[in-house]
Amino acid sequence: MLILASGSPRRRELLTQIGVAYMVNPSTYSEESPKKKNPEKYVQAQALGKARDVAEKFPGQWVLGADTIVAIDGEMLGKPRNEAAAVEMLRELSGKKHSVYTGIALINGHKEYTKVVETKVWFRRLSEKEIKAYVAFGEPLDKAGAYGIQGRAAAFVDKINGSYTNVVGLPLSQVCKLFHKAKVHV
Ligand SMILES: Cc1cn([C@H]2C[C@H](O)[C@@H](COP(=O)(O)OP(=O)(O)OP(=O)(O)O)O2)c(=O)[nH]c1=O
Repeated sequence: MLILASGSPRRRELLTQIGVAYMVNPSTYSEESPKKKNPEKYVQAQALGKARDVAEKFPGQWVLGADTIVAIDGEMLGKPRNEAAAVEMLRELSGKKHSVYTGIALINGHKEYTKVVETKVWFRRLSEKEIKAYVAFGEPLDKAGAYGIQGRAAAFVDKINGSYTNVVGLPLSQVCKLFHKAKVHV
């Protein structure tokens, strides 16, 4: 059975939604600070790091790891450290376009398949009041870029270009393509 190297409830829900059977084993891989690298390289390295960490414990089994980050104006936004950081992030995203990158890594021993998917997201202008209320509601803290498109932040989004499930944390069409490429029967 596939092992999902993730503690993210969104990733579980997405795999369940498409009928994939899996076991969860979150990785303890410590995330690097997203500062310098480019976003594609960053999410790919993180997804691989998470998958390799778990794969060590399950020789001979397929392991899927993923990592999601928001990029805007050459800056990368991961999960906010606290409420003040979440407010800052949402102020930055307000009224602008940003990109969400998810890296996925499917591995089994020395066999490693990776893919990075980008989705562009346009936010309408948000008032200070809306930002504060959204952060106080508690949705942003465990999410890259301090928002959840699947939650109340759906009302912030004018349009997207690309995979919706990629924004939520796992690009399902591309995950299926990776299963086919690796000949993993799920
Ligand atoms: C942009 C966005 C992110 N997210 C979430 C998906 C991810 O769970 C999280 C990004 O953090 P990640 O570090 O990618 O993942 P994680 O720490 O939650 O879980 P794990 O490392 O164990 O796999 O942000 C949403 O749920 N909705 C959104 O709209």
